[in-house]
Amino acid sequence: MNTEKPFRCGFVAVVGRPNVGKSTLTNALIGGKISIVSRKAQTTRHRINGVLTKDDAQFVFVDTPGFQTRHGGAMNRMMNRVVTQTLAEVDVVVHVVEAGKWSAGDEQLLPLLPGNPANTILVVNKVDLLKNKNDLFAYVQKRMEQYAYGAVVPVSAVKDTQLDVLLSEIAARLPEGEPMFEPDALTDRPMRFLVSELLREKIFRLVGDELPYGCTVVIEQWEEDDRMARIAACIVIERESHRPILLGAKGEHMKRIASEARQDIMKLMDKPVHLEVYIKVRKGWSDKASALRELGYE
Ligand SMILES: Nc1nc2c(ncn2[C@@H]2O[C@H](COP(=O)(O)OP(=O)(O)OP(=O)(O)O)[C@@H](O)[C@H]2O)c(=O)[nH]1
Repeated sequence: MNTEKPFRCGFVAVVGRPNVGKSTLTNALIGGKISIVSRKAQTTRHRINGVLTKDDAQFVFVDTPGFQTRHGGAMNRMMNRVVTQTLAEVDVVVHVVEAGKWSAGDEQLLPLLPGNPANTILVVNKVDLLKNKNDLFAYVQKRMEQYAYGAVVPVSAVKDTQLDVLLSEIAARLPEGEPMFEPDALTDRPMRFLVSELLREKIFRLVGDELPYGCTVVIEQWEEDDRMARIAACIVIERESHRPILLGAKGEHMKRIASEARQDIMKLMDKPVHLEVYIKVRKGWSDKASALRELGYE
C-alpha cells in the first residue's frame, strides 16, 4: 500500500482591502522572493504573483485584478465581476483582514467571496499590534457570522507568526496534482525583467485606468555590487499628452511609482537600491518594428 501523501498543486488568491498586508503576507509566504512570470509564458489566464514549492505541495499565488473601491457605478460592477470570476476559478481564497479592524472596504469584499466558503480562509493579520489578544475571539466570531470561512488563521506577516499553519490550511485545500512549475524556474527570471515588471505593475495600479495606451519600461542602466544597486529605468510613452497623467500633480504619481517600486526592488535584491525613473516619448513606437527591436522587444 502506498502511504505517501499525494502531491498537491493549485491556485491561491490573496484578497483584502488596501493596506491589510496582502503583499507583505504573500512575500513572507513565498520566502522573501518575489517571482513574476511573464504573461507570454503563462499557461493560465491568471497573472501569477509567485510560486512556492514545498515537499508535498506547490502553491501558485495569482493576482486578483480589478478589486478597487475608487470607481463608482458601472465601472465598479464590471471590476467586481472580474474579481468574482477570479475567485471562483482559484482553488483557495485567502481573505486578509486586520486584527480588530473592520471597515467599508472589508465589507465591500464580502459579496465577492465564493459561494462555497469551505475553501476560503480568513487570515487575521497584524496580530502583533493587538493590545489584548482576548479580543480576537469576539472579532473572529463576528467575521464568521458574516461568512462561514473554512478556516481562520490569525497571523503576523511581519513577525512570521503562524505562517506555517496558514500554509498547511491552504495545502489541505489544494487539489491533488503534479507541480505546474519547476521548483526554481520562476526565481531564475533575470532580475532586470522582474524590475521592469514591478515598475509596470506600479504604473498600472496607479494610473492604469487613465493611460489610454500601454506604456513600456526599459531598463537603461544597471550597476550592481555586493552592497548596492543603481538602476535607471525609462518609461516609454506614446504621446506627449500622456506625460502629465504619469507625472500627476507636482509629479506625485511618478514619485509614488518610483518609491513603491524601489521598496519592492530592495526586497527582491536584498540590498539598498538607488532607482532613477524618467519618461521618454516615442511617438507611435508600438507600431514600429524597428523601434520595438531597439527597445529590446522582438
Ligand atoms: N505590524 C504589522 N504590520 C504589518 C503586518 N503586515 C503588513 N504590515 C504593514 O501594513 C502595511 C501595508 O502592508 P501591504 O503588504 O503593503 O498591504 P497590502 O494589503 O498589500 O496593501 P495594498 O497594496 O494597498 O493593497 C505596511 O506598512 C506593512 O509593513 C503585520 O503582520 N504586522
